[in-house]
Amino acid sequence: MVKKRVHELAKELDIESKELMQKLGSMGISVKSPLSTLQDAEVERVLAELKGGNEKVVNAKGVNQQAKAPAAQAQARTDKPKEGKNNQKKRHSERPRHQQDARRYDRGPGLVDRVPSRPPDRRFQERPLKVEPPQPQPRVQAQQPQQAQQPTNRVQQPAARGRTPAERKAQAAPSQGEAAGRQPAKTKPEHLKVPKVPQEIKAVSEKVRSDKSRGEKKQEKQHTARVRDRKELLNETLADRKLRPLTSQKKKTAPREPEPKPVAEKKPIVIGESITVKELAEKMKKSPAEVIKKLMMLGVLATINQEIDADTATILAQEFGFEVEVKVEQDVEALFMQEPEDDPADLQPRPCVVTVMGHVDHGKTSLLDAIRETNVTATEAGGITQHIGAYQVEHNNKKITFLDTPGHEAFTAMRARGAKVTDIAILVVAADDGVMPQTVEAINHAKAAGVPIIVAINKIDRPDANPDRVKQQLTEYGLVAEEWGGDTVMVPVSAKTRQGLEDLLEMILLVAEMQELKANPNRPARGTVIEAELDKGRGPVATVLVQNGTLSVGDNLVAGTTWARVRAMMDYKGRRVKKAGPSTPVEVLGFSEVPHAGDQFFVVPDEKTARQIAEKRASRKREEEFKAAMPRVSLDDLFNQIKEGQVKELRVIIKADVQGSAEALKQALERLSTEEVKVNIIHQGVGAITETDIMLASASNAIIIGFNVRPDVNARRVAEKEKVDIRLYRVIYDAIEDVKAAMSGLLEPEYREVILGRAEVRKTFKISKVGTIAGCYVTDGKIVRDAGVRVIRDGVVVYEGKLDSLKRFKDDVREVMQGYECGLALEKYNEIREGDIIEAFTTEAVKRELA
Ligand SMILES: Nc1nc2c(ncn2[C@@H]2O[C@H](COP(=O)(O)OP(=O)(O)OP(=O)(O)O)[C@@H](O)[C@H]2O)c(=O)[nH]1
Repeated sequence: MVKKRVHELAKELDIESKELMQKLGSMGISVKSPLSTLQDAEVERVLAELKGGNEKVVNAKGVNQQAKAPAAQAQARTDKPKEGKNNQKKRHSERPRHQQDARRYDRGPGLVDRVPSRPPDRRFQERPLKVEPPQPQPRVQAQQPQQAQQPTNRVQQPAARGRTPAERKAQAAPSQGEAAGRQPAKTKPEHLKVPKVPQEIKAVSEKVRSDKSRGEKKQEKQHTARVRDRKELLNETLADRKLRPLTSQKKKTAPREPEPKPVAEKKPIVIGESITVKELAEKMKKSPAEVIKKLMMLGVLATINQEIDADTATILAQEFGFEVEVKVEQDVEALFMQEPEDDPADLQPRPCVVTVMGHVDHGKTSLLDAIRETNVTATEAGGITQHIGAYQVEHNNKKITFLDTPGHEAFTAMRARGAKVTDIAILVVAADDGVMPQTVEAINHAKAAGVPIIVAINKIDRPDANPDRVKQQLTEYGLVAEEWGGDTVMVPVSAKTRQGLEDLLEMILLVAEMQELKANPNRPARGTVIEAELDKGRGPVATVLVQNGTLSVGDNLVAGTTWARVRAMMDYKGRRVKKAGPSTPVEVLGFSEVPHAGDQFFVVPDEKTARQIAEKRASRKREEEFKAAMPRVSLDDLFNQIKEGQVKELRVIIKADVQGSAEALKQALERLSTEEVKVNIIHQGVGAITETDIMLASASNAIIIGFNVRPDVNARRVAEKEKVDIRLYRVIYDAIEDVKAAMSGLLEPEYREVILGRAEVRKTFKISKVGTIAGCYVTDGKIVRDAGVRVIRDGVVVYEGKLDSLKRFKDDVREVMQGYECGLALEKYNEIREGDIIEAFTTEAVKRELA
């Protein structure tokens, strides 16, 4: 026999987990929760004891009310109201202390954290539509008459509860009709595997439907169990805090209290996976304050705009006497966006995708041209690469896909959109010209993307070619040739004489082989738009790279805010193709609009879905753009805005390292109020500037003044997006002067601080005579040797100054890019600690603007 969990066994026996747990308790088998497992012997014991008893319970429930029910179950039920609060309490306290503690700590340390986070897979699950309302009377009394009237099997009840009236009707109909109606549902899941698109979507909906009917009962039970669990937990918390327990528990123990209004009279509240406190209050026609108060009594601290999850909302609504229906809107976009995991058995080797990068005129196009044995350079306007071309070549019976980029823009743009298309970067360096600025840029991009680099030292046919000098120069950027003891493959080539091309292709295949590149051709395609344009004759045309799956003519796809029904596909030679497998670049016709280079695409089952997702994305984008275009108050422009009457009040949020400074700043700023403009401090606080501060500033069109504190990474990102003006100061006087100057139109910022990057201190080493060395990891941007740096600890600036040294391994370096480790020491500061953030910054001149 397989080990069973309590709730599984309860389900088998068609009794509630709680009942079974009580039974187990009476049998001397201790279980913690419905999720606890039972040993085989224990299961057998329970079955032996309960099988007979269970039948009686079922009888007692409906079929034969008269039947005597001396079985333990019935006894347990009748015992329940007597048990009362004290006994329940006792049960809790009887539980070994460490178990109680463990349970508590499992749920997290803080009050809010006690609300267990939702399991990740719940996102796409159908949720039960209704939750059993709290019984106004003790259970036994409430259930018996109901059961007497409704002798149906209990198993059907939850399912029926969660359905629409139409469905309920359908269920009530004779089984013949039902069987006829369900037939296709039974055959559908097999189609899930069929790649044919329209059937796929049917399969998805069928699956949802069948999952629903199968899972409804289970899910409802789970939800109810979760809610019950949550209540128990909260009560434990409340007991700890000597607060009043939940009313539903109280109801059980104090039946004489006036009964709450019958729940059924109120319309159930329909909520999603989560709901804000405010929305929930509105739905219940209660004031937010009442709701927040009740939440606090439940041990959850939440603000008016905070989201609470469906379980918490259910308990809360029950407290107010409401039923809750949880309806999860299926997010179609998210459903298709998620990359399905491939079974390793389905994976097949795919060609590697190579990007050719390098300085202008170092011969990228010529090299590709030579490799392809065609002549693209001649057709390019002015001999300069006009767009990304994507080509495939075959060498030793293996394909290689080449992307030809204009400079590095496409690479950067694609990376900014999160697309990773390249497996190997070929860095073209002209042997007669050496390493140039765009060469360095290309190295940095490739490194940041974690793509292996193969250097093609081109133009070696030139008399002034000096490959060794190129190798020498490249060592400065961490690229050391294999023959010099490094691990970078460097191949001398000439696009003109075709010398070394075979070697280059050989090396590409070798490096690719090490990466074991694989994909699953037997699934709907996804990939990236490499380039796109509006062709006068053909409409929007995009070159896409299929990265996984197979793209077929007739497929419907979404790319960014556009969609397409693939009308026709051309390969790199302009030949029409019907299918394109992994690592294949194809030109696609049939887009609704011109997509952007770097947009990722994925195939969806039908045109309607494609259009829906694209339109939803487009409207979201429009909203964001609209928000960004709204005039934002900023100190730079304050005077003009005051003059134009746009600003009558300067709203300020103050964040400081200590309360005293915040208070001092507040008072000083408020004193600056004039007749035309009032300075209003809408919020002040201590600690780092957070996303919440930015959102508050954004919503109330305020500026943020930070004194000795910094915005955290999220806050910085959101501030940029929301265009919130953040001013950071280390001297209170400067802050006041700036605001004063801005109000009188005299503020003319000459310098603006630019953050170059941030690194996290992972380890510190104390070295005598040198001081403390911090082993860091650059988390974003770069750390530059000559830049200013500040040390931020818990959002507070604890040091500002210069770097004393910056090293990679043992070498002094000028800068260290994101994703790399480095060692650094600070000038006259040795108190650096693990976990500190090092921020590198520079100040740059800003053009004065005359008002
Ligand atoms: N002698 C010699 N000339 C070369 C070689 N490769 C390229 N060239 C010349 O260098 C010039 C620039 O070559 P392109 O291939 O256009 O260089 P690119 O890097 O693609 O330039 P952009 O498209 O502007 O970024 C052309 O005049 C080529 O004829 C080579 O191996 N030997």
